[in-house]
Amino acid sequence: MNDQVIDPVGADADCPARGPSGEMRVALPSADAVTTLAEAREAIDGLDAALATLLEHRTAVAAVVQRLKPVGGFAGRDPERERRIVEAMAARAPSLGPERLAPIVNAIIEAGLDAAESGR
Ligand SMILES: C=C(O[C@@H]1C=C(C(=O)O)C=C[C@H]1O)C(=O)O
Repeated sequence: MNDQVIDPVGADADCPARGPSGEMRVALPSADAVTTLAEAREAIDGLDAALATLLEHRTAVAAVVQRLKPVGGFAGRDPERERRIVEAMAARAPSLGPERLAPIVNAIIEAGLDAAESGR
């Protein structure tokens, strides 16, 4: 796990800190520093809040992509682009690797396409 904290001031479990230009700052707790169940759950809640915020923004941007592509939505899926996304994420998440990340990325992409097609 990354032993890194990006400006934890202002970040809490329910609301990742937002910078003035819309960037998100999130505490990245070191697994070594987490020793109790309560601390572990607090750390996970903060990470999940950041993930949810990122997913909400990703969904909005993916919907724009669907409108810009010649064929959008599920009909316009691009397996090669999706494979490259998995590979790029695996480079940043080596403990998961491409095999474990692929179904996660697929679920994220399908949820985004469903949200875009249904107008949310
Ligand atoms: C967003 C695109 O459309 C689809 C959705 C993707 C996504 O949500 O990341 C990726 C590839 C496509 O299947 C794209 O082509 O870039």
